[in-house]
Amino acid sequence: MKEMIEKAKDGKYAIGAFNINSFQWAEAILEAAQEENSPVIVSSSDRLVDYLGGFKTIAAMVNRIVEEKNITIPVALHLDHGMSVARCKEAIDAGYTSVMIDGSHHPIAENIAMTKQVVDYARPHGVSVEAEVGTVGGNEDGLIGGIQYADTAECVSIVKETGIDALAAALGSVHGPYQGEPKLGFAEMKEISELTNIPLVLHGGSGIPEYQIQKSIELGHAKINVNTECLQAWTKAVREVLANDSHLYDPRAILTPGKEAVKETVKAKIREFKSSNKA
Ligand SMILES: O=C(O)C[C@@H](O)[C@H](O)C(=O)COP(=O)(O)O
Ligand SMILES: [Zn+2]
Repeated sequence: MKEMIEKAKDGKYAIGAFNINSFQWAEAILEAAQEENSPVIVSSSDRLVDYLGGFKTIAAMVNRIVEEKNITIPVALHLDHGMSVARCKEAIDAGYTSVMIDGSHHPIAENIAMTKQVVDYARPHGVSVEAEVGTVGGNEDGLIGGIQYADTAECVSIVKETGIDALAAALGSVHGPYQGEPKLGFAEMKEISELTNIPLVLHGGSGIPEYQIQKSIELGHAKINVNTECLQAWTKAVREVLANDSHLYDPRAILTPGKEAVKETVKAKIREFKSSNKA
């Protein structure tokens, strides 16, 4: 992932990190990225890992889809919102190529210490590491909370002391739907980007107007996480199929329109993030 996002930062575009909610989602994300000829990050949220069958199952399945479907674009398999050092190590051992250690709910000294342990373990495996400072609004790791802006000095410390590859600095974004227009802290974003000089990660990437996405990319964001827009598209499509035929009971007929809706959403975000033809 490190290589992908460093190239994106230099080229002023961003790589989409799309969460998988079933294995069909992995197919939809990979097919969409291949058709757009874009690098992609397949994101596996820690809170869903057990539901999806565990780290090894997810890694094996994503790798098999890449092989079976002749996916040739660069693909990173990323642990999103890794809940502990142990969970990150498990993901690395299972073959994930990137992990996020989310120590943002801990005091900064503890966050730095956890992150450093993950970086030390990840380095020899060639795995990239993302950390978070501040609090993204909405639902984060199962906790519903308000936005807490990342502190610039804390951002600089975590980057210097741990050697992470990407930083999620919470600057007004929200997981899930926004109430009204998002208010991203662009002044803080500029400062943090200049002082840390590493690719920034935008969590809560759904529902942000395109001009704010472009400004975020301009100010150093090279990875943008999207889940809610794909969830909404999937649910709308599946709901429509079921509403149109109350006798339907074939999962393939019910779920394929959902997969197609996710694929179209991913393609649209890739175009918005300007990573088409960057593979
Ligand atoms: O929902 C998850 O577990 C993953 C998300 O937190 C992801 O990291 C993200 O930031 C996507 O935000 P959204 O598009 O607002 O769902
Ligand atoms: Zn997130």
